[in-house]
Amino acid sequence: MDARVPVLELDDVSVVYDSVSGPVQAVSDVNLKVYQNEVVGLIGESGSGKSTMANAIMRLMKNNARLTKGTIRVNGRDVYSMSKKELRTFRWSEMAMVFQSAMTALNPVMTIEKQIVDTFRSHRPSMSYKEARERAVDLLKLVRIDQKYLSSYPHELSGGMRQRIVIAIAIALEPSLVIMDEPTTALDVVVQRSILNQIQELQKQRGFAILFISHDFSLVAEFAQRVAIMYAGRVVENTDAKTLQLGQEHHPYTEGLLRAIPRLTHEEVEIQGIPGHPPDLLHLPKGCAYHPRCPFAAEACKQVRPALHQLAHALVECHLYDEVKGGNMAWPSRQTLSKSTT
Ligand SMILES: Nc1ncnc2c1ncn2[C@@H]1O[C@H](COP(=O)(O)OP(=O)(O)OP(=O)(O)O)[C@@H](O)[C@H]1O
Repeated sequence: MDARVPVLELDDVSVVYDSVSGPVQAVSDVNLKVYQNEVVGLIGESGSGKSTMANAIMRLMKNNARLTKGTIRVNGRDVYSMSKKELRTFRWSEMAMVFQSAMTALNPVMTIEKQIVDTFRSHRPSMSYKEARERAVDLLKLVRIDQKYLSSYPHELSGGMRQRIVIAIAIALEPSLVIMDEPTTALDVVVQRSILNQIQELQKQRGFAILFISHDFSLVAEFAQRVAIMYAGRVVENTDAKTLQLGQEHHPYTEGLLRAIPRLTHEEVEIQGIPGHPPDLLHLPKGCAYHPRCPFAAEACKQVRPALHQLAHALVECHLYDEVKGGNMAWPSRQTLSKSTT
């Protein structure tokens, strides 16, 4: 039995956007767990449904989005069966989110002090202003920002400082889960690195779980213990980050992503992009959505949605790993796959 305690549990989650052209199937049948103390990366190309999933977890979906299927539980509580009042208390104190842009997360006309103090006092009404301010000073210390900046407005700070403050506010109420949606994308590489190091330190100190969303494969592989790979709204692979290398058993899409990033080792593998484009979510292809781009696609991939297979280090949704190869379908063999990955 798995003794780890799940902080986040997604069971068969589907999210649809209503649009004038029809329903956009942004997230389909996603199953994912994040355990206490764990950092799970969520990666995928632009438009694969990462932010939609994050917003769905926080129950902060856009007006035209609907959870059409499944359940989302945080600390065992079904996020969608709470009343609005319960949700207001639950959000930020048990689950928090760091958005891509700090500028949109912070209020431009409020000082940093007021924003942090308000966060504390709206969730802990009995806390005095003085006590909340002391907590704000501690939080700034935690993200290594001098307390003199408490009286500043967001526009007076650098992008890196603003993002540090957003992170400080996200962890202020000590949530068990922090969702980070491309938290460093808008920053230059040096600041990005320093903030990531800091997130890592804070995570170790405070023990919250992180769902870390990014399209930067190498960054996620380094930062997370486990990685979920999204394609066209589905988690097509859930893998141990340590085994994210070519030559291991993966989904062909994961292999495509691995081939598309420069190697940090001396290994000589030609960098190749994935041919084609992600599918239109209004008209998803039949069978496996990746089949039009997959070098191993067989007839069955065009017809039947693949089942999830438990491999040594990963859960993979792909026909390549079907044990029983049915009827007259022409299945690619594992040998073909390993030949092309070495
Ligand atoms: N309000 C909306 N109405 C209709 N479709 C939408 C809406 N918001 C997003 N979508 C569509 O849902 C799909 C998933 O979008 P989402 O933003 O979740 O992807 P993503 O993986 O986070 O992309 P990125 O990395 O670019 O942020 C996309 O096809 C997008 O066009």
